[in-house]
Amino acid sequence: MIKVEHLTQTYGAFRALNDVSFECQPGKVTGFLGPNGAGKTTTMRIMVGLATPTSGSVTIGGHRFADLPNPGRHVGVLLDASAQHAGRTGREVLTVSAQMMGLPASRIDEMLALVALDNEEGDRRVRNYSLGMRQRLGIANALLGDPAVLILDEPANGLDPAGIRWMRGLLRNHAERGGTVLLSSHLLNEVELIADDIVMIGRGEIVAQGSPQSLMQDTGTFVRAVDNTVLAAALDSAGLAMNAVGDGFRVDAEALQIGTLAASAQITLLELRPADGGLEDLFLELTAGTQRDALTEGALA
Ligand SMILES: Nc1ncnc2c1ncn2[C@@H]1O[C@H](COP(=O)(O)OP(=O)(O)OP(=O)(O)O)[C@@H](O)[C@H]1O
Repeated sequence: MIKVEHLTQTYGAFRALNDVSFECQPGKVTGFLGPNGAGKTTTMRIMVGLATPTSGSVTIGGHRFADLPNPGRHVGVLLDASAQHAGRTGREVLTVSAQMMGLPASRIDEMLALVALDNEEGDRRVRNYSLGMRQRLGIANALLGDPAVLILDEPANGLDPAGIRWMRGLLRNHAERGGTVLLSSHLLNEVELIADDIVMIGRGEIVAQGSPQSLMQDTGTFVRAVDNTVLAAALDSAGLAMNAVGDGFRVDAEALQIGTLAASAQITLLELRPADGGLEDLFLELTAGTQRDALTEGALA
């Protein structure tokens, strides 16, 4: 289990993390989501001892990362696949890690096979790897010591569709064997498919956490009328909060209440159903105040 408690990280006057707390449970894949610059990498770097927080703590299986005697046997880390030594071959990268962890050389071939890098590719220098091949090598490196806990920053970055599906199976399997997986990603559909739990961060603060089902159950009702202007006025005068979504509105109310209201105002509805915009809508809504693109949209128009 990974336990993050009250993490705060400041750089000068800038607060990159503000009282961040969450847990990643064994047997589950936890998706870590947030807009650019929200604090995901900062949190993950602190988890694995690459940065020291201003306050707060992280423990992995009850221990601080720095106190683990052979960390690679407990925690597999992939933070930046491009940070691997470019002059070494893939096989050499894994050999150095295996030696540090006291693992047999046979483990290297096993891992290369697992991530589908063939013999010739294993002997190629990392500087000549494609992005997806670097990512595969990074995943092999993270899995080398057969750790129970995986901490992966954008592991799908650069993988082709088959590679993404392969990785989904790999992480699912890891969790089903009792492992703990934390992965950050911008691929919301991918996270929706794989995550048992979701932690959302915006501008250094947790904005939501829970299972995808629990996060999405309160997303309200979608409604659309022949005349949306009249509908909006009726919803407004009834004091119901709404957001424009697609060609209708998402309303914080039960379908029965909205339907009754529309009937009494003689408004013809075209759609009335649970809002099911999925993770993307929820993400955009919860992180609305922290999205940088909302600021630039007007400039492009
Ligand atoms: N060493 C540093 N000094 C100053 N600011 C920093 C430092 N490291 C990170 N930051 C800032 O902290 C914020 C969080 O950055 P972080 O890399 O954690 O974001 P992220 O959620 O991983 O973003 P992305 O999705 O773009 O990868 C950013 O504003 C970043 O510029």
